[in-house]
Amino acid sequence: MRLAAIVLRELPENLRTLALMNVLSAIATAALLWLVDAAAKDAAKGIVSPRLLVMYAVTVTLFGVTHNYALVTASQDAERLIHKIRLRLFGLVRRADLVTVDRIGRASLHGVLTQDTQTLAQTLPLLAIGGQQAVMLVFLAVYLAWLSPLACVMAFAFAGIAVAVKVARVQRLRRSMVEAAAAETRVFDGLTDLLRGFKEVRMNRRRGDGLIRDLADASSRARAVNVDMKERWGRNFALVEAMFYTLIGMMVFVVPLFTTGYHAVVVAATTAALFIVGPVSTVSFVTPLVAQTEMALSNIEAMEERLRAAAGSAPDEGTERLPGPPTRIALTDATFAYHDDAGAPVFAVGPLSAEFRAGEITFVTGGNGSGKSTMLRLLTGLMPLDGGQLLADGEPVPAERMQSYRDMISAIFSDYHLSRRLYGVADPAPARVRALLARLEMQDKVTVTDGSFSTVALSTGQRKRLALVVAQLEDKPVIVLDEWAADQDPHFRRVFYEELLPELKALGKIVICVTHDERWFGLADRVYHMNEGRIEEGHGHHHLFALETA
Ligand SMILES: Nc1ncnc2c1ncn2[C@@H]1O[C@H](COP(=O)(O)OP(=O)(O)OP(=O)(O)O)[C@@H](O)[C@H]1O
Repeated sequence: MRLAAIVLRELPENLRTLALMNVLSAIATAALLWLVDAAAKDAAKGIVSPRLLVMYAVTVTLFGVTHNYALVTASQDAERLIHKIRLRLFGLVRRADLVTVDRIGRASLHGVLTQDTQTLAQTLPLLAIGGQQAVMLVFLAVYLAWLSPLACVMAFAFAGIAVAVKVARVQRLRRSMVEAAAAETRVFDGLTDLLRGFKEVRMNRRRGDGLIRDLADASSRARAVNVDMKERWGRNFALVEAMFYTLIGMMVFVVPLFTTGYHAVVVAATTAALFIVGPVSTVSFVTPLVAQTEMALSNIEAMEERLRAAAGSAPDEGTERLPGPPTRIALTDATFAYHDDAGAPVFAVGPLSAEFRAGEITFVTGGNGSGKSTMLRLLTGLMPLDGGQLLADGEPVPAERMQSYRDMISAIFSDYHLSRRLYGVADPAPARVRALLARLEMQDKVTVTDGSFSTVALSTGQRKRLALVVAQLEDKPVIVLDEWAADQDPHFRRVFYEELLPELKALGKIVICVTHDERWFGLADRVYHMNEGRIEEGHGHHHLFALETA
């Protein structure tokens, strides 16, 4: 069982104490039963024994303390396990390369990081309680066997049948649970279209109708499988409850028929049988959760394996540093191809050769889908080359230096995500932040306090301006801007090309811009024009040129 293996592997520290506390609380329960029986017999004779009273109080205290410890520790351990798994997943995602993340899909990753870890958060504490109740049952069995072996055999055989019935049905429920999860995922996918594509849906009634129809279908399918699953579960529950009442009946109607001297222990045995009902109920209640937990764990493990396999095939990127900030970076005969899920290449770039120098502005131009962003992903070390080389100051950048190389670059890709917190910018000087915000004409909109922007609820162009503030605070030797100006108004576009870019150039940075703004092509020291994954012949291959302003 995956769960047991993981608990043994990940949480070996408290297991012994936890087991001891469980056993002590189970012994205390059995002792309480004995004390109740003894005190009831005294009470029948009109006696109240102070000795039994003290023993009862001590045993209740022992039960309370040990049970509390076991419950609290088990919940803490469950949360610790979830935290460990989450941190491991965060680390693996962070180290994964872009191709792997794109191939796995952000929705699947999101599902594992949220739904599956949440399932664990819900089920693990309940399973811990189920485990405790199972230990309790062992001790109740010993006590009942001591009273009457036959009563014990009958009670546990019957309880065993009740649990077996339920577990067998739960096994059959597995498929419908998988179906239910798949149905929920389909609803989730449709919801993503609805929420992310809200504007597009709002603008077009037919698109909205189609999407809502699909969502309704998916939701109705999810309802049907969920109802079916829960109906089965409800039937099982009712059946098991009825079986318990039958069990109590057996203690008073059936067992006396087969034993002699049972009259002396009938009350104690029936009380014990009543005590069994609770733990058996709990155990059978949490049993289906085992399947759910196993499924979540298997999803998590499968995702970890995929991420680890991708990371394992790549060398450790963080071990070596670049000798210093590069003044030239280049691709030589670089090739790369995207593949579909079946492994067939769908789009290839290269061989590409391009050089980018400090104190120069290089433009990358070309039509939509010509491979500009792909080239930038290769140049920035986000995706490994299939062939050719990535050079910094004329030296190939080995995999071991790739993180150090990436750390030299500030990049604002076209799908840039702006976090509210300025991660990675240590204590920016308030005056510098204010100056930059003013330079980007954002001083009236946003402030920075405690390393966070006051807001990121801004227009696309304004968010890009903040991204440029972050990039300038980072102050890296290389700055890459993928169609940065496309979202800016004409005034600020001019500021960008005629003031900001020359300023960055004057600072001696390697400035790389993907742009369609022909009007400013003359400003570049180099222009690489891309077409169908290649740099077009006659366009800026290793020599300087400037296009005339259109
Ligand atoms: N993750 C991916 N998987 C498969 N194919 C991809 C992937 N990303 C991009 N492509 C394909 O690669 C081609 C080039 O895309 P790229 O984003 O580099 O173009 P671009 O020149 O930057 O275009 P645009 O001007 O529209 O931003 C496109 O045809 C696209 O379909």
